[in-house]
Amino acid sequence: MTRCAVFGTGSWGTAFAMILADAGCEVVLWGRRPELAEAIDRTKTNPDYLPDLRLPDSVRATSDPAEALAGADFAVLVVPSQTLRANLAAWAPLIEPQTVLVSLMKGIELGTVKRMSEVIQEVAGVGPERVAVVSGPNLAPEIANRQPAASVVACVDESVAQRFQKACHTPYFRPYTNTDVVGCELGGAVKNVIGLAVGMADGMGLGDNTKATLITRGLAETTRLGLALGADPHTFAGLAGMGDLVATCSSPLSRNHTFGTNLGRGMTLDQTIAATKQTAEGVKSCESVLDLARRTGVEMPIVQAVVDVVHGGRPTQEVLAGLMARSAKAERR
Ligand SMILES: NC(=O)c1ccc[n+]([C@@H]2O[C@H](COP(=O)([O-])OP(=O)(O)OC[C@H]3O[C@@H](n4cnc5c(N)ncnc54)[C@H](O)[C@@H]3O)[C@@H](O)[C@H]2O)c1
Ligand SMILES: O=P(O)(O)OC[C@H](O)CO
Repeated sequence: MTRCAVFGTGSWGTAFAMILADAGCEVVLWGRRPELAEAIDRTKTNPDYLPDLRLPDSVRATSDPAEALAGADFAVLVVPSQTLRANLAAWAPLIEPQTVLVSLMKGIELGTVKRMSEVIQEVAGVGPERVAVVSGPNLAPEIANRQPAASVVACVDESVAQRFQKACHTPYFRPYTNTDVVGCELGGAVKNVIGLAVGMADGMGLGDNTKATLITRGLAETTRLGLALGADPHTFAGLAGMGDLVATCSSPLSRNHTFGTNLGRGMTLDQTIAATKQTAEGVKSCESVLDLARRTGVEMPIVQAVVDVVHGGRPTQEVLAGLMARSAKAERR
């Protein structure tokens, strides 16, 4: 039987543990708080993140990383992106040679501007053929209800992606494989930033033309960055690109979208942070994505606008007016 360790008992880690168990895997969830891990192990529910979900009996939970990793075919990493490096440094010595590391995270590391798969390779000392990523339109509360959804499993070694595809394929969760790790990770990280921008437009009371414009031009920015970094442009028309962008930018379940909506309604940054109980990756990754774009020589005006609001304290109205005042240009340049 395929054995999976899932590191992170937040909403996506918990929902993904359910997927893996439904697909027939033996699953051990690792949580950093012993009392929560013990409660999940005993009650098969996660009261803090998805209280209505009853996990399959085959899901166990522990706060001991060695116990989670023993004999694991896959170690699924799903902690907030900016905490990955420090967490993985502690787990790395416990990872066995057969274990493939799978990132479910959608962020870019601040300072290094590395994608999560790059951080994993560096910290765990493994090659790219032992690292896969999963990215797509996967809002955890919908998945926890076993609503149909699809996603992408990407690895430079397609046979590894196929092995994990099989490990997480269920009647309600349909994973596709891809070898474009760069494109899939950029799609996931940048859509959070565009989700913030669309949320702001929603909060300002703006309509569908404005939101469609932000989504489409947001995808154009993402594709531009991806091309400069060696991604396949087709990836951005797929589930990890447009698919995830549409889900995030249209759903009130998206934490990034909701964060933007609160700012657009006029809440201050501090009020918005206080109202946000879960991880809205775009709040930090907007800065690292902009940093990556600058280092790559790529223009990302919507990402810049989000940084100006979230970290520069500029009013949303003023920043939107600035975007509209940019000089006229051809659509495809
Ligand atoms: N929730 C979703 O719908 C969803 C879907 C796809 C991808 N993701 C991605 O998955 C990643 C995790 O998101 P989530 O939704 O599970 O977040 P969450 O906010 O629901 O949970 C975060 C988890 O990380 C833990 N955590 C916080 N700080 C930590 C630290 N310093 N060290 C270790 N653990 C820490 C929390 O206790 C919690 O268990 C993000 O990159 C997110 O973009 C989320
Ligand atoms: O809630 P968000 O904004 O982190 O989005 C969750 C998923 O990434 C949607 O695919």
